[in-house]
Amino acid sequence: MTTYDLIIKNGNIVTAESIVQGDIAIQNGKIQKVSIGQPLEGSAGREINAEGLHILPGLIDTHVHFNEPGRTEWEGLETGSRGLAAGGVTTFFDMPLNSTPPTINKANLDLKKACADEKSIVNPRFWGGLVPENINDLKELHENGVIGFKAFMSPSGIADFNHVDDETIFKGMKEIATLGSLLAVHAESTVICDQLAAEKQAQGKTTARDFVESRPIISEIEAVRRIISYAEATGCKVHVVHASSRKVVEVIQAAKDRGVDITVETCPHYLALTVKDLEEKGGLAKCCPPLRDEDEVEDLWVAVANGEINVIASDHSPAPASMKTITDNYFEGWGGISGAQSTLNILLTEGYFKRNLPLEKIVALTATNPAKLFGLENKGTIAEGYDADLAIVNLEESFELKNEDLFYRHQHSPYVGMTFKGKVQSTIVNGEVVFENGEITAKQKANA
Ligand SMILES: NC(=O)NC(NC(N)=O)C(=O)[O-]
Ligand SMILES: [Zn+2]
Ligand SMILES: [Zn+2]
Repeated sequence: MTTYDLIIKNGNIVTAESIVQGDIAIQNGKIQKVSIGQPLEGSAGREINAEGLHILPGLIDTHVHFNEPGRTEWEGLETGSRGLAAGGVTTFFDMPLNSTPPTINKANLDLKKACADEKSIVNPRFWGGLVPENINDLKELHENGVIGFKAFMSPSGIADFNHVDDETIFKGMKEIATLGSLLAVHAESTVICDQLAAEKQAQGKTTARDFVESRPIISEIEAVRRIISYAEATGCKVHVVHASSRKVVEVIQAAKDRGVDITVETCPHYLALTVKDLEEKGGLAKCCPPLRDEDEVEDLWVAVANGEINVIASDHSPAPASMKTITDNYFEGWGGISGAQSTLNILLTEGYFKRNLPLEKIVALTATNPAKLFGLENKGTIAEGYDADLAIVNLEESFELKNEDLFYRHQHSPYVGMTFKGKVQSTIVNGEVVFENGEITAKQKANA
């Protein structure tokens, strides 16, 4: 009789194509066998009875800022990756900024890799940065395995990660196209945002609504239109991160329709929170681009349902509470949402339960599409030969998110207090159960 490391029995196996009941056998970190319609034969060191539960490919969060090395007082690879594990996420792509030094050359990438090797309990991958100073470093970064390159079209809020001027974007895109890599962009217009913010502040207008109005949807659209033109001129593949509105997505869709190689991400906060939350929760709900109004949220769900969005990622960009406190000036305080642990909860509660978004689509947006788009072989679905990266979910269980449930360095999030339906019961990374019944069960990592 065949023996395996782990067998998961009778779960509802969800892929981007279907939901079927079956058994999964795992050996040496890989899915060795998926048995549908007949019980899997063999025994295992451990068996999980998943009757009544759903098994999803572990989420691939393509957009987090874990801030290590150098800014671990904001977050870190240990605490950040624990939060991911608790949320059913098995792979993350760390952004090149907010860590110090930023990931803009090979030496800095090596530092980050070493930290992740030591501390992360889920699979790490890294974005490289594109900044005005590092065009000559892109090739080496690419050769050392970065997912692609990330640039800011408006100031990043971080002194050692400059935003790109138009010449840099153009030159960078030419080089990235030659390398066969891709460029991810934070697309907001510096001119529009800076001018409007200056006007507002000069008039003493500093409310949440003023802040939101200083970064309007048209500012995203302007930057997106520009990057599309540059993509057409250079042939560089582009990925627009954190689109906050379907109006932005529509501009990208039109480019896709005429053959431009472009994709788009949105984030759970644009699907679950509004300007009202920013007014009520203050800095915890501050991000750039900012939260929008209710009608925009509903429209963005339509874009999700229609397949106009390629990827949903958290843009987890945490900071200590002291940096998130806003008393009356919303232009002050860190822009970035702490939320990576809750992505699946939000998509299940607000998408599947509230708006009939099929589970298969949730899997496509959070695992299958990211794996395909960014070239992760053997990840993103549940099939024989694939990596055993899985999230086991109880769709019947509801819970209210509490601060103490969060594994982040700073136990705060705009999602605290929300009631979610659908709870992650266990998370499996490369065949190892790293999270189970509310506890981290991964083998101890250094400093853990
Ligand atoms: N420096 C940041 O982490 N910025 C992030 N901040 C947000 N989204 O508010 C981002 O992705 O732009
Ligand atoms: Zn951004
Ligand atoms: Zn970000």
